[in-house]
Amino acid sequence: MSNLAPHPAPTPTASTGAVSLTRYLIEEQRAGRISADLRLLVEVVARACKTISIAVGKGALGGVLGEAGGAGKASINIQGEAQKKLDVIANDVLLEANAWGGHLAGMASEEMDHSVPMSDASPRGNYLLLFDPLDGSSNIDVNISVGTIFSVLRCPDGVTSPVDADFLQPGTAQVCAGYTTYGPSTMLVLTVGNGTHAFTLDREVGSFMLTTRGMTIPAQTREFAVNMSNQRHWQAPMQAYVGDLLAGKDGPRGKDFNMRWVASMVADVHRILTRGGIFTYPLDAKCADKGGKLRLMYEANPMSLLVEQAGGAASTGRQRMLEVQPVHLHQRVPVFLGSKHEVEAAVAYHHAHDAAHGG
Ligand SMILES: O=P(O)(O)OC[C@H]1O[C@](O)(COP(=O)(O)O)[C@@H](O)[C@@H]1O
Ligand SMILES: [Mg+2]
Ligand SMILES: [Mg+2]
Repeated sequence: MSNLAPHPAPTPTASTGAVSLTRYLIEEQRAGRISADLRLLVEVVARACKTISIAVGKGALGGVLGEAGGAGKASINIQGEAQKKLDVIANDVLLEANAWGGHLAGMASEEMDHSVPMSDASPRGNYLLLFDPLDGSSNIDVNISVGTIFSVLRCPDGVTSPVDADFLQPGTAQVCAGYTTYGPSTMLVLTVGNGTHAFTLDREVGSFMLTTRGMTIPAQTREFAVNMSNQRHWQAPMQAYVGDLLAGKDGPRGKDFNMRWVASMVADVHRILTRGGIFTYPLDAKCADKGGKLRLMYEANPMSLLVEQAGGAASTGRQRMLEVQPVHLHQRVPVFLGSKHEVEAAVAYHHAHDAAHGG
């Protein structure tokens, strides 16, 4: 799949009654929309996410809270961020679960310096898996929803032992993307390019069950998500955009806006997929040298595909997110995604600013 058409109406299947993730994937395979290897890959990732969900759910009882590292020494990842124990546990669970299935050629993680090819000892598949093993790490210790985000690409033809450069494909090349959110319930939200669908984990049975087929984001919204404490660091177009949102019905937008910020991207995006809104993490003076806060390959691209497949839009403020050509595995980008008309409004502020300043 490439150059994905945004928001195809999900193709109906013959399903009746309760549909498990396994049944959904088999139906997609029978319809010729996914390969057997991609089905296996999603099943394996879902199984790993169940394991992570159990670890997250144990909390303090499982000894999984707090910082990684020992003897008072923080463990710092490639992002320059202190790792939590659960960042490391979730990363290991995903690596181990996917090590031997034969569906992958390589993996890359937000928590690892470089990608890893599959070992010579195991059979190799044609897919590349990228993940943010634990998203929203700052919320782990305070019992607020966290999640896992993943993205699947094809391994370039003829490559048997992929290196970092083989992962540098634009978001349009993703064949699958998803996230799990470990909240009051554990949910898996998935797209294989045929709409965005939500599955809820039935904890007693141990299966993800389809609970929303064809999630659809309303085009209009009155709700935005941003870390307002960064306001003074924002650039001019973001200042102007949020200034007008805050002016409410007396301002140029002519309506009042509500604000929500969980500070777990999975939870904020899940709310937007459920009831609409716009999620923004713009460029600011604190992260300008890095290009933004959020990671293109592990966060922005998979979320953008899920959002587009649900009828929303996703942009850097100046370019469709899925068309950004990555130049670095850990590249960061500004992010605007969610309700289509609201994302277009935010982008218009950037274009107007650039036009007025000869950009
Ligand atoms: O703490 P801030 O600056 O508001 O940033 C919150 C953002 O950072 C993140 O936690 C980054 O993800 P990680 O926890 O995977 O590093 C996003 O989930 C969230 O949207
Ligand atoms: Mg993250
Ligand atoms: Mg993370």
